[in-house]
Amino acid sequence: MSKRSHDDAAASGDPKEARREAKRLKKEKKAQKTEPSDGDVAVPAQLDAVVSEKQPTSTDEILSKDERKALRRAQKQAARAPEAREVARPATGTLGDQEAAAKAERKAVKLAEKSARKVAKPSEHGNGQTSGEITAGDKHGAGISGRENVDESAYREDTGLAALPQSDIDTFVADNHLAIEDPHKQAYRPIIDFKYLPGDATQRAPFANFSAPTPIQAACWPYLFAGRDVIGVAETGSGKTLAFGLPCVRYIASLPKSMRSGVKACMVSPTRELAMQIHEQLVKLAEPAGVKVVCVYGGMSKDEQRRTLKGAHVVVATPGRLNDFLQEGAIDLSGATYVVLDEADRMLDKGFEEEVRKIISTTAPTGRQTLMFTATWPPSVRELADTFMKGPVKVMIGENASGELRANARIVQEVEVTTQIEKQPRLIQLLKEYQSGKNKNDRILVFCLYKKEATRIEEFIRRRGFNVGGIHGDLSQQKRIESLDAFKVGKVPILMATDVAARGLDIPAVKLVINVTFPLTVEDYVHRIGRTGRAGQDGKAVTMFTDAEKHLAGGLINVLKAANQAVPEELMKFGTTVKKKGHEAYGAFYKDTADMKKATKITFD
Ligand SMILES: Nc1ncnc2c1ncn2[C@@H]1O[C@H](COP(=O)(O)OP(=O)(O)OP(=O)(O)O)[C@@H](O)[C@H]1O
Repeated sequence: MSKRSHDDAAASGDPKEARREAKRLKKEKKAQKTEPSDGDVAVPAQLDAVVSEKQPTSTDEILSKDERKALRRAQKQAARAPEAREVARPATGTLGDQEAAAKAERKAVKLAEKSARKVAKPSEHGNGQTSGEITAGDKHGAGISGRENVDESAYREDTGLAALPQSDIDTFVADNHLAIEDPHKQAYRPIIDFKYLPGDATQRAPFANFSAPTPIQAACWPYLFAGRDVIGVAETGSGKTLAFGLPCVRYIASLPKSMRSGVKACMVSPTRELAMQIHEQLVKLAEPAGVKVVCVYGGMSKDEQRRTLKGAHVVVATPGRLNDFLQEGAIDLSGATYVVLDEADRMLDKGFEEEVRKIISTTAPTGRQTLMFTATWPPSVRELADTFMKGPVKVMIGENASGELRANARIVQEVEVTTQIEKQPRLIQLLKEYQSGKNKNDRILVFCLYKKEATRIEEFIRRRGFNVGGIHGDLSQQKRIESLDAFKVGKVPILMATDVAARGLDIPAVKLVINVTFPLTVEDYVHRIGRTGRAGQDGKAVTMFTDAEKHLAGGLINVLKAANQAVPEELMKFGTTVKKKGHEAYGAFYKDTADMKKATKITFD
């Protein structure tokens, strides 16, 4: 009997192998009925037809009409309750009885913090300028005009920044397509150079390798220093972590020692690896300032994490593990006045909303500064977001004031309309093409939709002689970390991933992203391809698209058009209407494919 694998059989066209393959698929299909996707969401049985490698020549042969209908229904359901959700969700108590006792304490802390902020005025600058007391007032134009209601006790614009000609600010605003919506019309000037940051030059050491703040950093920092709630939307890889991280560390460092004890800030992320990455970035800023940042996430020992919580000022966490610790009383967030939801649209979708509610209900009820950062901000979560925030300032970067779904314009996007059967041979072709000659060790990230599919394709790639690792929910956390580390340092240049790696991960020099199976939403597509082309680099993404995803074609076409990318004729044939998308509580949204404005590349110094 041939030892050749089913994967090879699928691609070979041998009828005997095909029969064996069909048998295997049946078995796998049965197993997948019970397989949760990378979260806790069970995968509808019909979905695995999408990822199987049968012998049909067209998608119509893969599924009957009824099955196709069921598949679409299942995909819609899955899209509404996507990913996950790493951990079981225990009920978490709110402050309850402790509330009254904690209230008085919090009030005292708030008062002290307020006065501490007053004292923490911007001081001497490296360039010899002193921080100013100038109100920018009516000097500001181009989207940052009409300033009213400025509370200078919290943040004072640097004198150098305030003295810049308005044309410099206008140019920055126009070049970066910066749009700020502020109900309080504070109209702060963006901090376009690190030298305009409050604080002395030594505090700028972590930015020594950067020439200037990115647009999202420049625009958000003044409002964050001023204590405002902020929604920050900017393309993938544009430095959002430091945009929310720096003011957090500065705020805590500004508190007098006596007021510093306890958790002052909490940052929540949808995946474990992203939580670890935020933690890593923050530690670099926080350690020199004497601020302790810890990270808690599922899949690793609770005991060890519990120990690290002692003396923590900032907790970076995934929602399930954080709620576990809240429930058992291992952590107290009642003094946390700085709360960040990273990848905010994911945190607010159905899979996480309850977890997030519980967490926020345990943070400081008054004086809380709530931040939401993301690269994709669908209308379906906007109203819900507002329920957690007070008069948030909305900062949008990239000719995108309405918050349309946008991909990073530096990524070349290629979409190939194909069939299930053609995917694997094409994948091998692509890997050979992009890892030849001097590019032999170029990093390539390959995405699938499901864990079983990822395992199978990883094996397939390995048998073809490629050095590949994997990251998905079927692997232990230790193995996930090892695979990611090996990929990051280039020891293993191909990483096979599911959507646990789609958001936020900042892996240096990923040259190519290949989507073997399209994700459940176009937002996820934007995040997946955003693993390349980071921090001003160029990147490339090749996406295989089949009839099974045709309901997402309209949304994908919009993203391609908005980034000036070619739209294949075969994709247009699936239709250009963007399907309704809605939140259970906040209703549905509908959008026709319109002639959207073209994106312009954002310059990244
Ligand atoms: N001012 C800056 N200049 C140059 N590079 C920067 C600057 N700030 C941050 N970076 C770098 O840019 C990269 C991307 O940053 P980050 O991971 O915060 O992006 P992001 O916007 O959160 O992306 P995503 O939407 O994918 O989560 C990181 O390697 C970071 O060190």
